[in-house]
Amino acid sequence: MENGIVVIPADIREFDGYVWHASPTQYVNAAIKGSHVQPLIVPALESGFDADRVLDRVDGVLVSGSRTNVHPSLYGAEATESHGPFDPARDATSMPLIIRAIERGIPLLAICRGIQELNVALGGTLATEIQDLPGRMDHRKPEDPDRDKAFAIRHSINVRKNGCLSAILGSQEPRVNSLHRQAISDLAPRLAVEAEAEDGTVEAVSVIDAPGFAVGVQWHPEYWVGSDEISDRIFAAFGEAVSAYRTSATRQAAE
Ligand SMILES: N[C@@H](CCC(=O)NCCCC(=O)O)C(=O)O
Repeated sequence: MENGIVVIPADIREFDGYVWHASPTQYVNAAIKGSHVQPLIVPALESGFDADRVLDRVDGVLVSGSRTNVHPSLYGAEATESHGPFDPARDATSMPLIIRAIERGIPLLAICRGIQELNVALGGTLATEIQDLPGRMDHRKPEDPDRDKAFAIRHSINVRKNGCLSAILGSQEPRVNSLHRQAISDLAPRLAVEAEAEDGTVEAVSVIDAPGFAVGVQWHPEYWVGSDEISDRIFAAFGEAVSAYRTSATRQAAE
């Protein structure tokens, strides 16, 4: 775990009669196995979260997927039942982490809910229930209790030539899994589309003017780290960026 410390914003979950700050194991394990970093889960605080104090002490940010959705008020839409469920504490923690990490050049990898948060944080909007939109595929999680089947690789994506994702993936022709019912609608002005599904769903983005690695993917590479080349390459690239940031003058000055 020589590459540094990566913060993962928690989700709020209720079980065993308590409210928990929790993060799914698959992100923690992928960070360790695929990026060779030390993960650090930070609590989701609805108010009083100081992103800069956390970022002063870490070398990267990994924003995980989650069943909850970004609250529509954050991108100027009216909340309906189909927009839920929500996790306002997660929004209030991940959004400032994303914005400040980009501004400070701290490496950022945002997955599924994470790419949606990245788009909203930079001024974009989301579409909900995309499977009901004309011409769109069903990107929702397969109803299968077998997790390998739910996270199975399902569809191809078209990667933008000469983009940062194509530099990471090389000549691979990616196929990815899919477990979401929302997606990017209006792309934030500072984002470049790095990959799209056949139906036009944005599958990967990068931050155009970011001083460091800042990538979002709509699928779940973390699930297959260790057994899928595409997933391995994404987490390895993130780990390398975290390592480079850790030894940079910018990071040293933040101490
Ligand atoms: N809520 C958003 C984001 C989807 C996401 O992050 N999914 C991961 C959860 C996987 C699971 O259900 O086990 C959306 O649906 O678009």
